[in-house]
Formats: sequence, structure tokens, C-alpha cells
Amino acid sequence: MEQRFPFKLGFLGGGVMAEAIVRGIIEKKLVDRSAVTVYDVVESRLELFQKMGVGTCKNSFELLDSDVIVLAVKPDVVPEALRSVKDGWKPEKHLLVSICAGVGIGTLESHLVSKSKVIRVMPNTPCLVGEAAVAFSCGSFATADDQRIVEKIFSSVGLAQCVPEKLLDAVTGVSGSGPAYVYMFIEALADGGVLNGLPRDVSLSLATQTVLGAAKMVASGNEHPAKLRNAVESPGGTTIHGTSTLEKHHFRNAVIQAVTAATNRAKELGGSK
Ligand SMILES: NC(=O)C1=CN([C@@H]2O[C@H](COP(=O)(O)OP(=O)(O)OC[C@H]3O[C@@H](n4cnc5c(N)ncnc54)[C@H](OP(=O)(O)O)[C@@H]3O)[C@@H](O)[C@H]2O)C=CC1
Ligand SMILES: O=C(O)[C@@H]1CCC=N1
Repeated sequence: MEQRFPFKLGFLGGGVMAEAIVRGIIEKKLVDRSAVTVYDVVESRLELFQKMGVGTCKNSFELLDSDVIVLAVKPDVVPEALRSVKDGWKPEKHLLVSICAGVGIGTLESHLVSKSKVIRVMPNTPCLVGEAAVAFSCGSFATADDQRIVEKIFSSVGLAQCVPEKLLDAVTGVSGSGPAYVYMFIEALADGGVLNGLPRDVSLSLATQTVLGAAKMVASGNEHPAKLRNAVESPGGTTIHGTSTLEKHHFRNAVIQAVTAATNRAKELGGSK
């Protein structure tokens, strides 16, 4: 039998992303609810976690009972949030796992005591359903065991890979923000169906299943997406009329520019642009 995750997990910030991770890892049985503690400045967020059976605390300092502390506040709150735990931080015990967009490992380390172990992660909300795309980078004081801890947490809810830190802002632009682009595409695909006479619920379920099925085709096979697209485009048929219309309206370039805008914003949030 596989060994249970043997660490206590604390969340400094209990918003959207912390909730997705906590729900995801509990659903996947990585941890018992009793091994998770959340601190947030918003009382209603604490009540939500309490209703889930997850531990909460009244101040961030109490999180220091945990071994792994996930920093899940907005990037501008990072200095204040880390200041609130710095005095009790023990580099030999604590591992900081930051999910904050743009905030570099060097900045995170500078807000903690010397030689603190830090791993910077970019997850996405599909953690909630066990289908996250996650990339992470390790700080120079994080050990191979620390890396394994992070791999264990995030591979329990999706695909997790280690990348050089300089790539994490682009990761944010692709997969951190990416679910929002895909939701827009599903909405638009469904709207197209409604415009052409489909009932809303039928169109939305067809659009959703189409994206799920197409993603599985790409993920499960060895075919390049362009080849899979070509297989749908019958000569002179319906699809090539659809895809050439997407090209006319700069669909691919719009997506590429969206990723670039999000990547640049991550750089701005971290102060590197
Ligand atoms: N949402 C997403 O899809 C993703 C988010 N991220 C990153 O995750 C981080 C959190 O994002 P998200 O969950 O969306 O944000 P949320 O605003 O939903 O959650 C952050 C929570 O932290 C609270 N908070 C503020 N200050 C403190 C503090 N000092 N101590 C404890 N809690 C505090 C906030 O309260 P209040 O609202 O009052 O400020 C809020 O409830 C961000 O840095 C973001 O870049 C990364 C990947 C994906
Ligand atoms: O929009 C944001 O800033 C966060 C980071 C990635 C996804 N959401």
C-alpha cells in the first residue's frame, strides 16, 4: 500500500486557488483533512474551510506548526504575509511553496530568514478535478526531498514538471491563466451553436465534450494537433470553412498575443518588467 503523505500542510491565504488545491488533494486522498490548516484574513473563507472539515487558525503564526506552507495570497500581499511568519520560521523544518504569479524565488527568500527552503509553483484551477497543469522551480536551499514533496502534492492532482525559474512567467501565461482562455472558447463555441438554432444546454454540453475529447486526442496520442485538425478538415467540407474563418479573424494570433500579455503581466507583478 502506498504511504500516506506524512507532512502537515498549511495554507497562507485561503482564496480560489488554495481552495482548488485543498479540495483536489483531499479528493485524491493525498492527505487527511486533519493534516491541512488554512489561514485567511477573511472570516467567511475560514468558515468555508471549516465546513469542509479542514483546520483553520486565527493568525498566520499558528501555521508554523505545519511543515509545508503554501503561500496563496495575491502577489502584492506577499511581503506582508511573509513578514507575519518570519519570526517563527525554521529553515531546517519549514518548506515554503509559493503559488504567487510573478514573485521570484529570490524575492521570496529575501522576505524569510537566511537559507530558507523555497519552491515556486505555478498551478491552475483544474487542481480541483485532478487535471491540473503545474510547473515548479526549486530555490537553492530546497533539497531533493523538498522537490519530491512538491511533486507528490501536485502530481496527485495533475501533471507536474520542474522547469528553470526563468520560464515560470511564460508558464503562467500558458497554463496558469490558460483555463480562462479555454472557458472563453467553450462559451463562444456554445454561442455559435445557439446562433445557429441549438438549445443553449445542448450546445454547451456539445461544446464542452468537444473540447474534452479533442484535448484527450492530443494528450493520449503522438499526433501533432495540426495533423489531428487536418483529419477533421475534409476537402471542400464544413470544417475547412470553419477553420479558414478562424484564420481570417486571427484566432491563433489572438491566442498567442493573450499568452504574451499574461506572461508580461506576470513579469510586471514580480517587478522584472
Ligand atoms: N486563481 C488562479 O487561477 C491562480 C492563482 N494563482 C496565484 O495564487 C495566488 C492566490 O490567488 P487566488 O486564490 O486567485 O486569490 P484570492 O484573492 O482568491 O485569495 C487570496 C486570499 O488571501 C487573503 N489574504 C490577503 N492578505 C492576507 C494575509 N496577509 N494573510 C492571509 N490571507 C490573506 C485574501 O483576502 P482579501 O480578499 O481580503 O485580500 C484572499 O481571501 C495569487 O498570487 C495568484 O497569482 C496561481 C495560479 C492560478
Ligand atoms: O490572473 C492571475 O493573476 C492568476 C495567476 C494565474 C491565474 N490567475
